[in-house]
Amino acid sequence: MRTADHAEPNGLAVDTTGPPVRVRGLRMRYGDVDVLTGVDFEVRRGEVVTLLGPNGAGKTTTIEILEGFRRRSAGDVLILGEDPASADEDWRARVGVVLQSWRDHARWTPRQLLAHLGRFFEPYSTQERVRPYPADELIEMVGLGEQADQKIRLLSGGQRRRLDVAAGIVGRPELLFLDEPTAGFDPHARREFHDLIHRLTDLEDTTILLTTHDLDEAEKLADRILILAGGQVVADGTADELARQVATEAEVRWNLDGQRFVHATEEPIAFVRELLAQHGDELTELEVQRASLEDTYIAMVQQHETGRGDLAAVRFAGAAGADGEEVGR
Ligand SMILES: Nc1ncnc2c1ncn2[C@@H]1O[C@H](COP(=O)(O)OP(=O)(O)OP(=O)(O)O)[C@@H](O)[C@H]1O
Repeated sequence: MRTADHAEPNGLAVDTTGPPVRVRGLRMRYGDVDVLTGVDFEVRRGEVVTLLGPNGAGKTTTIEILEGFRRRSAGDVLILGEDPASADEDWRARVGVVLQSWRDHARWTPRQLLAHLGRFFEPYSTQERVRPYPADELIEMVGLGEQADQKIRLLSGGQRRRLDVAAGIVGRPELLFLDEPTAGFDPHARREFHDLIHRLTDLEDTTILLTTHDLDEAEKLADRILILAGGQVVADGTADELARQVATEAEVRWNLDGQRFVHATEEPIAFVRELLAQHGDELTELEVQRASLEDTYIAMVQQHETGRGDLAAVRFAGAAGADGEEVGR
């Protein structure tokens, strides 16, 4: 983790000690509709944070405000220590954004586009962060080797998205915003993208805030998950922490004498210990399962939409008695 100040091209020291993203009381109103009604969160240096939420919750709006592309109605936002609404080019060079698509450059090739965009970052190169990424290296990193010299307009949707991601990281950003980066990716491209994110965080110490509708992706990538609903952050934590907030019970499943048993309990370890003491070697396929991120997400958004402040426990699909058998204790 880097905490020391470093010099920018203009010679000014930039404070790198605070969290790269700090949002307090963020509000956004479109016309007479309040989309964000008081959003609070932080992203710490080197963290990958995923912003989840139903369609229309305001994820893109939030990201665009943090990127400096949209003016907020109210609240405090500090990105790399500066207000994005008034930050300058030096600040912009340190922030990576993934825009929707480079439609204006359809006649260019990925290699030409990345080399062109890279030139903007040359004056911002420092000893510890050499800018930009060489276009060739970047093209390999995002898996566009075979398309490097094809016209951009001939790329498939998923290939275009890979190019968007490459354009977002060409300046070797300290902080990267990704709005649904893997929409349209096939499973292989998705896996490669996840490897790329790990590489950016592990080797480059990049801080990443991303939105996705893919809960599996959120769980795989994120150090922390934020759920945005009803204009506010209604949950903030690891997938495990969130699951524990909505479901105090875990589900224990096992096979005994050719039959499948299921039991929901708040004390899975004690229950399993007793089960083993009673049945020992006769047990097969013993599993303990907590609520999945999908169970948790749906429960949290539903609670919010129905206006219930209290946390209703997640009911496991097929919970106790799913096969007509439950162990009584
Ligand atoms: N420029 C705008 N003018 C008016 N309303 C807007 C504007 N941009 C977005 N909205 C509205 O604000 C709300 C939030 O939109 P936003 O795109 O931020 O949501 P989102 O969480 O990113 O949704 P999705 O998951 O569908 O991408 C929506 O109701 C949308 O219609």
